[in-house]
Amino acid sequence: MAEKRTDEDGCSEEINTTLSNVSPPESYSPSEDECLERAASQPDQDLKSVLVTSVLNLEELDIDLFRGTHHWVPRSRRLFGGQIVGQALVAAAKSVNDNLYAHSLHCYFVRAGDPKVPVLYQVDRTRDGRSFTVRSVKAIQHGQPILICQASFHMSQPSPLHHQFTMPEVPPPEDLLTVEELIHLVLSKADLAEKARIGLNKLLAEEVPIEIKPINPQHFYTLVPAEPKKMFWVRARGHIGEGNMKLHCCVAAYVSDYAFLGTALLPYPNYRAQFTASLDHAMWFHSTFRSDDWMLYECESPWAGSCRGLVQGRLWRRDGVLAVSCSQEGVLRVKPVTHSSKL
Ligand SMILES: CCC(=O)SCCNC(=O)CCNC(=O)[C@H](O)C(C)(C)COP(=O)(O)OP(=O)(O)OC[C@H]1O[C@@H](n2cnc3c(N)ncnc32)[C@H](O)[C@@H]1OP(=O)(O)O
Repeated sequence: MAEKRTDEDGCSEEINTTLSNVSPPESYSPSEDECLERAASQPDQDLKSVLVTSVLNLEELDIDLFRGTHHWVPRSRRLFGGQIVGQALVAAAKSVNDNLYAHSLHCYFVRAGDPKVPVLYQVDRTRDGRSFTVRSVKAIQHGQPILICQASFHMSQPSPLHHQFTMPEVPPPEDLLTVEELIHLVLSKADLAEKARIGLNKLLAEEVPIEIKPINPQHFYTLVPAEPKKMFWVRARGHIGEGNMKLHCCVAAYVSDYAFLGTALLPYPNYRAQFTASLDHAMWFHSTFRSDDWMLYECESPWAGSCRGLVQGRLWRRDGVLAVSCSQEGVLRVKPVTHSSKL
């Protein structure tokens, strides 16, 4: 099951630490009544996304200077990287003409974000060209940068060149359970250890503004080393609506950092993350998309070593169009799982 490591890192990674010795539920197919009950308990998808009303709604303090506040803070008590990248892209986009769209960004997380104070975003108008426009954004807390970000915007242009990989074949989101539904299934087991019950209830109480449906929830229950690859459907909770492509890119920036780095830990279930944090994050936006509609996040880690891991991801639209590519390197400090540290 996805997607938050519950120990010190708090960087929204796997929750398999919590579930690592919980046996998976029996194979499950919901009855019609359960489906109706489940639909009734879903948060109203028509409500405006908190990502739009709050997280990405920056306050303008001066020309090219903005202030952002926090919504969900991971258990590590350091700010969620996706939030900082998303807010930095909002700040950059504010000084860019409406006919230009974000096509890429490159960021370094240079200090941990402090959840106790807001973040200031200072934009430098690096260059305005005929087709491309570049902005450099510094996210600042306590007078020091926590993130440096370069974002580039492009005027959409016709081109005879076009190719993309083919989207993997996976079950549609309607046939899969959300992370919360999977947790409820585990919680319904009478023989669940108390510590696991507490950990899972804490996870349920978190207000992550993203919905996730893992393609293969079984592999989150097991201690068997797995290939460093995973896929899940993901979307912003709540309604955003069509039209504002710049905003959808900022939401995608938020979403893309969630549960991404944990892909590099999949081959090592016998190690527990002591400290993980993203070091850098890069994105390329290829097509229009709706970040409040299900997108398939295909994640893989081609390399780990020297206490670091590289992850690469693709966000696919449901109709098979490749919408976004992402890359990230993170620090991965782990220690072996001992029997006593298991649930
Ligand atoms: C989903 C992913 C996310 O959202 S993560 C959130 C976004 N990313 C971040 O917040 C990362 C921000 N960047 C940083 O915090 C720094 O650049 C990091 C990555 C920590 C740089 O590391 P470093 O240069 O080692 O920093 P530092 O000297 O301040 O130490 C931080 C803590 O790490 C420890 N550390 C350091 N080196 C080692 C080592 N070789 N082996 C073991 N531990 C090491 C330091 O002691 C320090 O620990 P502590 O904070 O004092 O407990």
